Amino acid sequence: MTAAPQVVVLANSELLAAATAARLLTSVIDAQAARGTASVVLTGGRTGNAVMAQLLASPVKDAVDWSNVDFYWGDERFLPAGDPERNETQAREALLDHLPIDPTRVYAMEPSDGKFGDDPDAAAEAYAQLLASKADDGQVPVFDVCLLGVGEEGHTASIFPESPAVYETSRTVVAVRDCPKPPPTRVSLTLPAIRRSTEVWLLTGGEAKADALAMAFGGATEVEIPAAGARGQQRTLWLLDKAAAAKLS
Ligand SMILES: O=C(O)[C@H](O)[C@@H](O)[C@H](O)[C@H](O)COP(=O)(O)O
Repeated sequence: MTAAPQVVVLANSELLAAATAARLLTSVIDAQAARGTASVVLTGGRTGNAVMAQLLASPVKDAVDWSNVDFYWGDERFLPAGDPERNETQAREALLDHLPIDPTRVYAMEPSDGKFGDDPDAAAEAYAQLLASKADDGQVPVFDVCLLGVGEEGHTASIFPESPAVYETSRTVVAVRDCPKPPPTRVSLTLPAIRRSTEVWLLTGGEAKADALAMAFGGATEVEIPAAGARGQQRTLWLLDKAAAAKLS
């Protein structure tokens, strides 16, 4: 059973990023207090990057044992290693390179010039196998917090409306081609994988997202608005700014 969505609206995008960073720090601290470790799924996009920048700027970050955090990605742009457009590159620059993390616990999706070359299907299968190797159920780890951005047409991770990925019910990671949002080729968790998370947080700011949010909260299916299908086992939290929430009743 996944949790019904909760909504928190912040005054502006800066406050959205800062409040999300503060919430994430507390969640990681709580997870480590309870289990000695924590696992976080990072997201690409401007909002996700802003959260990472705010987290790095927070003095509370020093309350986290960063060597005891597992970092995953919800999706990746299938580009060469180090490409500035890769979510991994941006996360390392914004946050990971500046924290005392355990580099063996940062699980990036393969680049297009990696061990599988320009084969996104092989990269997706490899990530699925990695997740399975870390999972109690042999499928997907129970992520403490899965951070997700939301696109203007309702995509999340690299799961786009009416795309093959949104219909996926068994695989945990898939290659995605011909994405409307460049670059066209990506690797993405699927909704079943995302729904293994304890908590799913959807970070959504800006008026351009208002229509997608109105549809998500107006009964749209996950095929129409994939973000509407991203739910956590215990909590689904939409973290919005006022502009994105403008069309919610
Ligand atoms: O690789 C990506 O681009 C992200 O994973 C994608 O899902 C992003 O989070 C949304 O498109 C929102 O992006 P913004 O926060 O920049 O609007």
